[in-house]
Amino acid sequence: MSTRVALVGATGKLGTIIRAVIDELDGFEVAEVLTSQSDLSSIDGCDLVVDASTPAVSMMVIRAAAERGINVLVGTSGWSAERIAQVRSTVDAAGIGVVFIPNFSLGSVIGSALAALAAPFFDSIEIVEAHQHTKIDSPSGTAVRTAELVAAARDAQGPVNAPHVDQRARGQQIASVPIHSLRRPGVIAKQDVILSGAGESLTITHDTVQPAAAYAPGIRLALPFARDARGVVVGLENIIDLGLSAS
Ligand SMILES: NC(=O)C1=CN([C@@H]2O[C@H](COP(=O)(O)OP(=O)(O)OC[C@H]3O[C@@H](n4cnc5c(N)ncnc54)[C@H](OP(=O)(O)O)[C@@H]3O)[C@@H](O)[C@H]2O)C=CC1
Ligand SMILES: O=C(O)C1=N[C@H](C(=O)O)C[C@H](O)C1
Repeated sequence: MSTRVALVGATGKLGTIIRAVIDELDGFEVAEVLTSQSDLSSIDGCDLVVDASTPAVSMMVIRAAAERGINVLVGTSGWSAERIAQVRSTVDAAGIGVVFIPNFSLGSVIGSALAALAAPFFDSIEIVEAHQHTKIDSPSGTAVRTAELVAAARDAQGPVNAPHVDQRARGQQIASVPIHSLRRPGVIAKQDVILSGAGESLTITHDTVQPAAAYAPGIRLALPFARDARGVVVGLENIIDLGLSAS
């Protein structure tokens, strides 16, 4: 029997890509499409909710799914560890699974994992992310997740060395890592993690060139995983084996 998906944000850029992937995927069908004009109660009777909406809407989507005992795959950004902590008890009490994927691109996830691998060896670490000017949130969900992974990997070393962060131009600190967000036409999604140490620096760059091609493999892996998940799971690195301890 086919898994009936309610796709929230189906008319958006990410929603359109997810819909195309589901249309080609055996065992899944888009049963409900939700947009800004929809009532969230139309997820009733679906087996999985996929959220590709906005950070403001995403929390309501999870709560609506939890009330109905439906698992959720969240592609929407804005889910820092602190915000995820706010829904953890709701998810556990409902006995459902909610899988947050800050970035469906395999290259992006590998880039973040490499940054975490290198993090203990460099005391200065900063992230520069660029997205198209239409993106409504900053910093990007990917940058937030990368900063959190970097900080976790530096548990023994402590916070990064980020001087003068009281000055606004020094970026927004997430888990001690300064993040600088550019919003401009002509870019899709790009992230540089710049690690600096004595006499050297290492830059880990990920560039999304064709979103549909970049996100489709991760979406294909995440759908069955999210359908069967229990509890909260964050990141594609929990679905693919990177051979690194970055999760
Ligand atoms: N995890 C990943 O790999 C990726 C994540 N993203 C994230 O996905 C999210 C969406 O990005 P993107 O597709 O570019 O954004 P878009 O602005 O293109 O799409 C937003 C979608 O959300 C819908 N929406 C808005 N308000 C509501 C509401 N109240 N209820 C239901 N649906 C609503 C819109 O519907 P309407 O058409 O009616 O306005 C539209 O379908 C962002 O948070 C972005 O950062 C993006 C790309 C990749
Ligand atoms: O809005 C986007 O476009 C993207 N959003 C996600 C994020 O905030 O990290 C993922 C990707 O960077 C594209």
